[in-house]
Amino acid sequence: QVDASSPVAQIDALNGTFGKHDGKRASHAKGFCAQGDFTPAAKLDTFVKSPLFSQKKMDATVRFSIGGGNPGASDKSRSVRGLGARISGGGETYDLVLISEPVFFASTPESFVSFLQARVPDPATKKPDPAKVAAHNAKYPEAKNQPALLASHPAPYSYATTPYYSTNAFIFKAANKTEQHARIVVEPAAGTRYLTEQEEQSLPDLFLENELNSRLAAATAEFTIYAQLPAPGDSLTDSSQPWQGSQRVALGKLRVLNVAPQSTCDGLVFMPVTLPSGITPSDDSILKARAPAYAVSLGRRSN
Ligand code: HEM
Repeated sequence: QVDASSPVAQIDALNGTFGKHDGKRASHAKGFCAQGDFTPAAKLDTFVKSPLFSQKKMDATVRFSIGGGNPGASDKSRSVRGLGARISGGGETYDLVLISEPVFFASTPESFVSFLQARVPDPATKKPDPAKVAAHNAKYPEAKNQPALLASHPAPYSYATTPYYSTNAFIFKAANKTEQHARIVVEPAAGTRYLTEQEEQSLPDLFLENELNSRLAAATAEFTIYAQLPAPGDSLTDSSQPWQGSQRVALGKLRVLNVAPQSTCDGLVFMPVTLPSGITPSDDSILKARAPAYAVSLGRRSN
């Protein structure tokens, strides 16, 4: 029996399902780096106060990725897309580490490790054993939420045409010390666009980087970053559950200007708990597990 709360067990589970790939991240192994900037919304003090949000415009280092530890994953695969962004200013750093669906596939580290173990490819079929996946789903019913969303639409047409979500909640502190939980939601200015069925068949497995390069030759790719407030009853600690809350506070605009060399992001690890003053982690066991696991992944890929 593995202790699922240990970061090593979580990385072993990722490596066990996706294989170990030299120099690659244990999850979100396939991706590329970009540069941009972030402009905070005006007068945020009534929601969140920090030196970072008082800046005019700051540089942002961005990484776009495909969820999972397979560096050869197809850009057409119906898995999550990732957005990592590091914004620095006012002596502070804010890492946003987001996925393209509003819920995560596990509510606890135990469920995370079990989800992956149930998907270790069967040596005969090279695919997960459906019986093991069914057994996992019976024990952890929340595991069906994210796969159901992923199955309901094709993969994004572009990294610039999908929303991104923190799924974990954070606590935002206003100038008057009022605290509120919120999740991060990022909306693309270009609107949401998924592949058509025809594009799903005709496009090659590698197109997202070219697509973004061509897009950025003509214009910047823009996103608005929001804090989504919970409706009564929305879980503050379980990222596998969708939120009903419709109220949002705009935190600012993220612009992506150009694709950057791979090396820009190789030595970098986006940490979900690298936050400006005014934002603190919620009491979510998944959020608490992330930073130690990311550090183990960084250690393994830096060797
Ligand atoms: C227990 C829960 C989780 C574990 C163990 C985990 C594990 C990992 C690991 C090991 C990496 C690679 C780190 C590196 O080497 O730089 C990673 C990357 C990433 N994770 Fe997670 N993760 C978890 C939950 C989440 C959640 C809830 C989200 C977002 C909703 C998320 C989004 C991402 C993204 C976007 C990246 C890629 C960052 C980059 O481009 O460098 N993960 N995760």
